[in-house]
Amino acid sequence: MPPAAVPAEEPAAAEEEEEQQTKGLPALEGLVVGSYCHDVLLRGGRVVGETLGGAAAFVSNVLDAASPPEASFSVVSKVGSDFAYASAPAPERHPPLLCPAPTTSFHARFSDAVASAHAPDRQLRRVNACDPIYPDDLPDRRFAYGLAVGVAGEVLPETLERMIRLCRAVLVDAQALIRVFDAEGGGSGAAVRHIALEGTPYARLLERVAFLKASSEEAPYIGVEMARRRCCVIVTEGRDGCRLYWDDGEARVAPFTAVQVDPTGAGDSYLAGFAAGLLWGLSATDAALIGNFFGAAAVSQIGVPTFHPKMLQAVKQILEEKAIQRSSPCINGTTFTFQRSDKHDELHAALQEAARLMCEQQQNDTATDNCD
Ligand SMILES: Nc1ncnc2c1ncn2[C@@H]1O[C@H](COP(=O)(O)OP(=O)(O)OP(=O)(O)O)[C@@H](O)[C@H]1O
Ligand SMILES: O[C@H]1[C@H](O)[C@@H](O)[C@H](O)[C@@H](O)[C@H]1O
Repeated sequence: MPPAAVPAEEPAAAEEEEEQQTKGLPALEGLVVGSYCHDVLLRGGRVVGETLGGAAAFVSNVLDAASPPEASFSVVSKVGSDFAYASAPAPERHPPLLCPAPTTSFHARFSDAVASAHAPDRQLRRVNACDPIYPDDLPDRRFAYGLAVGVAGEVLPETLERMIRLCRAVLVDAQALIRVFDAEGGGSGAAVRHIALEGTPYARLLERVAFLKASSEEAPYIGVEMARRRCCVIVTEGRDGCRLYWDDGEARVAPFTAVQVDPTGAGDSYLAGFAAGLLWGLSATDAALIGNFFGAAAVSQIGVPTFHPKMLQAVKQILEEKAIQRSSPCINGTTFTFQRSDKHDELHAALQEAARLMCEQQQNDTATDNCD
């Protein structure tokens, strides 16, 4: 099993961290890097939704909801002056940097054909691209963990490298590394395509990354067999849940039931749920249950989901009861536990109840909306 990344510290970083702790600052601070964006959802040529997007928005939403009380995080995100969602909860709590370039925006064209877990369910085009996030945009301090969650190539290789130096453990979404954009005329934006990770400048950083998450559509481009020798690889499989691969083991983690209305942000919400699970002290395979839970929650609503307080209370209570040695949270140590614990099935069953609560609430909300 690979040890978690033990990044080379920036000069004076250890002293700085110690100083922060003695000042009483949170010991479990995270760094989320990736831009908010505008998402336009189209079906049959018609606009069916316009929402806040960007992995950072979905990730912040889940981390705010599900992290343990002693954890906090900072977001480094860029938008233009046209940004339409400054007062939405995630950007309001974690404001982006303002740039001269327009806000990154995507058009997602959904097909009516039933998507399999491994085939694209939408054609994505990038219509505008904001500025990249440069190493100097990152705060000059140490973090317990980092999430590299770009959507349009904004997390540059040198920025990821600096994240690795600043953060004890870095979790990366493959979409931040392998997306390329084929410019085409006609004003309809650039088609989003994937390239092989091995040919990119990010490849050499993999062995200093703790977890790399890819969707099953992205997995062929990262080369799971090669990547798992360098870090723990997670492949999400839509309604089928996910699989984890580390160098000498693998695990399948069961999904939760959801009524899917919009798949956007499932992968982002999964990754944030997974990180929150690690923060609560769960093993990677157990934390993947929290990932699956929030992935299912994301697909149940259009855009960045709102979580019902009762559902969140239930999830937090479950985590308080089942998770584990919070005095030494895995994400803050230098090694991770990968295997499922003997509480895995119990945790799944308890979360299944909370998922049922979520489905019921969604049905009630729909019924109320229909009566209005
Ligand atoms: N229909 C569904 N029912 C239940 N859970 C789902 C469903 N779709 C997604 N999930 C959960 O969300 C996780 C991530 O979904 P998926 O594999 O579709 O990611 P993705 O393709 O990166 O998503 P996106 O690009 O839309 O953010 C899955 O591993 C699963 O746990
Ligand atoms: O808002 C979404 C979301 O963040 C997805 O993860 C990403 O694939 C899309 O590009 C973006 O538009």
